[in-house]
Amino acid sequence: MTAHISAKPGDIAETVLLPGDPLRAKWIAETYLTDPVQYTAVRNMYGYTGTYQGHRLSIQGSGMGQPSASIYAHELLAEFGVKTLVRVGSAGAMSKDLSLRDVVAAIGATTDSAMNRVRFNGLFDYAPVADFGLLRNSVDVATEKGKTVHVGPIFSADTFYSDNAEMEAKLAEYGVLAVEMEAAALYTLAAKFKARALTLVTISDHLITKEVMSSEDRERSFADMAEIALETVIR
Ligand SMILES: O=P(O)(O)O[C@H]1O[C@H](CO)[C@@H](O)[C@H]1O
Ligand SMILES: O=c1cc[nH]c(=O)[nH]1
Repeated sequence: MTAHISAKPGDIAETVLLPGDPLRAKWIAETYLTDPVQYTAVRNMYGYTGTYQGHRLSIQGSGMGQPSASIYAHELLAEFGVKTLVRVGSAGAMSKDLSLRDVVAAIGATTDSAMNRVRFNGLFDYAPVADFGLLRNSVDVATEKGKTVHVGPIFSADTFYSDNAEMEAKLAEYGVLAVEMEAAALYTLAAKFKARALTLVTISDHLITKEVMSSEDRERSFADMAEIALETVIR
């Protein structure tokens, strides 16, 4: 039992998928897990454990933004013995080469968050990166399924409604594919706790074309990403 997760020791698997949206957690658990059991509903941030193809897995909502995601990642890693975290999020495309519903695997995450500046006393611009084995698995799984995963850097922003389109264009110029709000914190905490982490995101908005998906689609239509994530973690 922690401040934000009402589980007992052993209720949570060593491998956890982390969608920001707790209702996406519910959808993934009910769609893909055998015998899912809800172990927490604190703050309506649902968490479930079940099995996928015989492997014990948990799905835990993590909320929006790095402060929220860091609370869940920290408690999972520090208190529940979690070893592998795969974020399954939504993101806005910054590259013209991406379309709605494309899946991106984040090799690393640039951020405008001050969390790591505080963590490292302003001495370093720490480079939060994915676990290479998970990243490679995700590409292999997608290839075998005849699906595409775009691998590249993403931007973990503190602001959803940005006033700074110029800065986003500059990041895109430097190869950043998409914007979301949690990967940098997840990668940093996984490194701290000697665990593995990967962020997969599905493009739900397009910063260039201005296309947007409905909230219902963000909640329950990311089957490609969910299936790639599930197969990635059981390899
Ligand atoms: O769909 P999730 O996983 O929440 O991810 C994205 O969606 C939220 C913003 O709408 C932020 O959390 C962002 O990172
Ligand atoms: O953080 C996010 C998530 C989806 N779309 C965006 O533009 N930003």
